[in-house]
Amino acid sequence: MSSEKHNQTDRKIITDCTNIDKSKLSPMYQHYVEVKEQYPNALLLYRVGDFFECFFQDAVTIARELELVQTSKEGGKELGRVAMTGVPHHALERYSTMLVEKGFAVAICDQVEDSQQAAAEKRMVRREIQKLLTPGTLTDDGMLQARKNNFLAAIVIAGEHWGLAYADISTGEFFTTQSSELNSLTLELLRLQPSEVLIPANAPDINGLLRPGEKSEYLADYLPDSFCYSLRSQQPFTLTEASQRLRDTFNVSSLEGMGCAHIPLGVRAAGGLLEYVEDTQKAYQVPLQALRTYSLADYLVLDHQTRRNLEITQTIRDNTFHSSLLWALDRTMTAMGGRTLRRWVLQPLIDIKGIAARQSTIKELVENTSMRQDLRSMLRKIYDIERLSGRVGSGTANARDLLALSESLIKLSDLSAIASFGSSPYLKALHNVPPELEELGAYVVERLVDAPPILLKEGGIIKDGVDSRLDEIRQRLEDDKQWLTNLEVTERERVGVANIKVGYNKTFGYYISMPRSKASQAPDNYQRKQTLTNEERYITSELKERETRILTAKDDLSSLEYDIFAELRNTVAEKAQEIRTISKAVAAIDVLAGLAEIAVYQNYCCPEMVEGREIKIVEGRHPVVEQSIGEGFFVPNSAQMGEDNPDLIVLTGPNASGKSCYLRQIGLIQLIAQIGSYVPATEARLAICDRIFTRVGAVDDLATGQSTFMVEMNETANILNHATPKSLILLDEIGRGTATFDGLSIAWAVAEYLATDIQGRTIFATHYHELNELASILSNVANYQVTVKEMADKIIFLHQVTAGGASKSYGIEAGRLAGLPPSVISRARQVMGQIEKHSKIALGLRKGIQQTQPKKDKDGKAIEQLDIFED
Ligand SMILES: Nc1ncnc2c1ncn2[C@@H]1O[C@H](COP(=O)(O)OP(=O)(O)OP(=O)(O)O)[C@@H](O)[C@H]1O
Repeated sequence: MSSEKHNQTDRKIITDCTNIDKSKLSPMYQHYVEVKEQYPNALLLYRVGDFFECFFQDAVTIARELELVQTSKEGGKELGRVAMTGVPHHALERYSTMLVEKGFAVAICDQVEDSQQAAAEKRMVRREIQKLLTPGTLTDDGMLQARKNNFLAAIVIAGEHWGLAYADISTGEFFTTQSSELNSLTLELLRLQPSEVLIPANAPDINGLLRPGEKSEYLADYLPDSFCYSLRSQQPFTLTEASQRLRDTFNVSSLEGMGCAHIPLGVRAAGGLLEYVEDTQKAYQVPLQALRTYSLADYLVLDHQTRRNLEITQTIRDNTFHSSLLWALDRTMTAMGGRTLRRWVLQPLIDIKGIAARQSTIKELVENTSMRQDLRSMLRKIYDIERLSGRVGSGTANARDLLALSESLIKLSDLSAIASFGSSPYLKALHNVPPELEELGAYVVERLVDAPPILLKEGGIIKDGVDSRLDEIRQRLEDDKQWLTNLEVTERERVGVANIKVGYNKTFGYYISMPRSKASQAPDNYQRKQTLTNEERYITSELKERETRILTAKDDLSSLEYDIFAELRNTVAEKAQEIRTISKAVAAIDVLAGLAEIAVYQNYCCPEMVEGREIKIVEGRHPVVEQSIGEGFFVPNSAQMGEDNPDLIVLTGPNASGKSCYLRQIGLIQLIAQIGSYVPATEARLAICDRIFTRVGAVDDLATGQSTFMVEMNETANILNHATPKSLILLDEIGRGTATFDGLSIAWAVAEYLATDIQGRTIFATHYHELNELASILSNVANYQVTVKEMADKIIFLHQVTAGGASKSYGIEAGRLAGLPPSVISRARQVMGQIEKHSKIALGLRKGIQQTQPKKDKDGKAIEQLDIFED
């Protein structure tokens, strides 16, 4: 091996471009490094020919993250080779989605001019950043989940006060709020599950994107570490700049109309968010909808534990959508409806009027079967016009998108015609679909071919007869193709060789071919171009002339088609806001028609919603379990709480008898009643709840290093500190994570506190039968049990909730069924006998009151305190 060669293979591959001498780099790499300097925190994908390539450290990163092969390229004569990893341009969306899902920001630097033109002028093709993809700013269909919003959030914190703005760039929704108590900010973020959260910071690594779990001193403890955070400069978050940006963007002179003039922190967050959208979307500005201000107090508060414990959007066991509440309720036909229902279940209402509007629409759709079915079959044909209009508005929609949107616009008037028979609020909202939307849809559908290609620059998009220039070029092309077909015939005759053919390949373009054996017969105007084993290929000047004409015509055709398409897209884009407004009404009616469908097929009833504290459920069922175990198997159970009925129910029963199921069923019935839905019961009267709390069997929170018991105590403390008389509190075991006596004592004290100090509606499921004693002391406490039937050799679960406390827990029996060795079982029985005989707790001894200030129950009567220890 020569020494020069040896040196070359030995040279190190350059991966660091931060301190590189740019003058030594070849021009393309110089430009790459310049762009990279502007986006140091993003992975830079740089268009080179048919590929998007990454160089230096980014090449190493994407090779590792995407499991691609990393190679190298010569970076400059004196420098050597730089690391390189590339992806084909047509796979850009797939690969960049994977990177964004992993929490990276991706900057796309694409060619912005025809590379042939640059080549002709002997200069480098111009490239510019076309888009900065971050988890919260995605708009491409392939990168988003159809039935889930992709929220970008921004927060501004001042002491205990905070402002939050969030937007889904793909649908244009844009909201802001302001509140105090940092705990409620955490709850709101957990509800939204934003893909990215913007934080103004004085950080040196401004614009850095912190991936989930990454630590930074700028991230406060109360910010959940499961999200991506972007640290941003504080400037756009200042009140002056943010207000100005909002006024300019929405073309208003004051923020009064958007309802946010009085919430400066909300305004600052919204302004900072807008600036980020401008900064990331570059060439593809997405119009957001007008900012809407909301208040946390407008909705039922569900904390993170409760959403998890009630399995609202996913199950606890394996985090699946299947078997969640949303799964059981979602009969929507459109992706927009799916997203809306998700929002509703995560944000139930507390306003009776709002609930009544939804209920009355469901009622009408339950009663009018044909209207419901017609609406649903029409909805099935409507695409995601909310997101499609966004892509049309930002100029990123392709012909298929535009066609889907236009076809849906035509269907809107049919939908409106069906809804016009209805009189309830949500049906009325569909009465007046602007007729010009249908006309616009028809206008586009008449012009686009039925099945257009995805690529926009290769023609085949616009129908014949739409544009005379287009028709004329197509005719010319047709004539030229005919000429080629004729050429075969005329040349066969002229040359006297029967199997002369006209062919085409990418290297030579059109050619005439004939067998080699007949080569001597080739006329003088044939110029030999290629010799194959059995074939000679020729060109003629006449053929080349035609070829030039054909290729030019094809180019003209493609660019004219693109221009016509872009014009159509712009025309529709002008109506993007109107389409988005109507899409909201469509989504809501989709949700309500789906809920009506469930109400009919699952026999739900319309709950009467009242003020006060009453919960009355007759023959209620668990909406998910009843669908999972099959029709007729679920045992319905009733409940009456609040007002003249007990506030706190102590629920006992053996393992697996159905305590948790009953408890959750009541929480879920209350929750779905507050989204305006019918509920799984034969009759229900429910007062509006302000919060639902749940505490369900703890699991170790290994991530935060907290023990089972500490998690349990934290959650319990949160409930006791925040519950009100209008809250619904569901406790599934408290105190099991510690020693029996400690556990029982805590459970007792908690139950007593809830019944007397808070007087919220509580169901307390427990294996501590001693708690049944409370009912004999406090007038607002009652005992319920889930019954079982004891047979000679087994227990039959009746799943029936009846008055009274359970007398036995059958825990040892459960152990026997689970296969504990017989000797262990019999020993356990022996020990239990001893404990029951001697323990004062087990005997439930009651003693006198030992408290200086006696507690009062809700009727103002002093409460006798239980002393479980004998003097
Ligand atoms: N009302 C019901 N009708 C029919 N099946 C039911 C009913 N309630 C519960 N079940 C079934 O019984 C199973 C056990 O119920 P659940 O988990 O509520 O028991 P549990 O009393 O809370 O048990 P543990 O004390 O061990 O936590 C459920 O998975 C469900 O399939």
